[in-house]
Amino acid sequence: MLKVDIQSFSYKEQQILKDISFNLKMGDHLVILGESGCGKSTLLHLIYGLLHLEHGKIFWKKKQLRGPKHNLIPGEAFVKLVAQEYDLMPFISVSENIAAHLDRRDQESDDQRVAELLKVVDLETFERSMVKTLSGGQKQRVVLAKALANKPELLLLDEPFSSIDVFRKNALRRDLFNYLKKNEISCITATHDSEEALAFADTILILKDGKIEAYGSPEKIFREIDTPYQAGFFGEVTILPSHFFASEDVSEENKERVLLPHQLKLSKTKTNLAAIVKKSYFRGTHYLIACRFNSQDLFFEHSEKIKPELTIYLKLS
Ligand SMILES: Nc1ncnc2c1ncn2[C@@H]1O[C@H](COP(=O)(O)OP(=O)(O)OP(=O)(O)O)[C@@H](O)[C@H]1O
Repeated sequence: MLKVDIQSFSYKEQQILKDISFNLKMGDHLVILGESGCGKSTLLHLIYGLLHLEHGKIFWKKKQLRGPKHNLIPGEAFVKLVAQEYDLMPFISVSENIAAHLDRRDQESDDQRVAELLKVVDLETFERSMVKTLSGGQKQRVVLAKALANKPELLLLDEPFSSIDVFRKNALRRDLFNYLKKNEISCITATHDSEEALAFADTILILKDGKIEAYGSPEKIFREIDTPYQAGFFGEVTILPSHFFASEDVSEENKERVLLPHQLKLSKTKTNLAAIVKKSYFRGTHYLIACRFNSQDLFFEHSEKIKPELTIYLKLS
């Protein structure tokens, strides 16, 4: 089990992380969701051992993970970090790149292992291609296979799917995260992709300015969204004073309601939320309707397009 307890971490004067504590069970997947620059990579680099942690401790099982001041070569053998930049040998084949990380005592089992990994990352047809000739997304998949070659116990993924096209991304994510679960490999993924977090995480940690903004299961995180920062990962955000919904079942304790488009709908009768339609955006399964209410923008989902400039009434879904 991974136990992270970071009191603070700074690069020189600038504090980047503060009070980050969490545990991760064997085989569980934690997704760190946060905007660019909030400290996701720094957190992964601390766990991996690329950075020295002065104030805090990180343990894997009973072993304390220490940074470069204690380890000549950063990183433990049982932890693998997949970062955005590729670290591959360009002039040998995909298979040879993956096999280079196996202990090479048994040719037959090595071949089987390479074949298994090629399947996980959907690169079977590129087995013999020289890495130099691959696209960015294909190289990223080789990097993933390489990281899995020696069955790490903990995998750290830093925006691993950013250069992989949408056709492959979904299948690859399913195959990879199934493989990790089946093999009880714990994983931490840093991303700003909320869809990835909701679908594949056991636990989500929302990081804001280096601090934990929310932590819990995907269902809990989504159900309990209560700040514009949290909501912003999941869609267009509407913020309204809660007295607008006073007659509906809303606690008056919160002065503002943070709403996602699916939480508002058209009302057939007049409500005190009268808005003017600006534009309808086609989203495949529905339209996202942008309206103007007083001087602010407001968004909701609807099954049909609505004429611009029409006055409509809204209520909670
Ligand atoms: N080596 C460094 N020295 C000084 N400051 C750094 C260093 N690396 C990162 N930073 C700063 O630390 C902050 C957090 O960076 P980090 O890369 O951890 O963010 P991130 O959430 O991973 O961002 P992104 O999603 O863009 O990769 C940023 O303000 C960044 O400029």
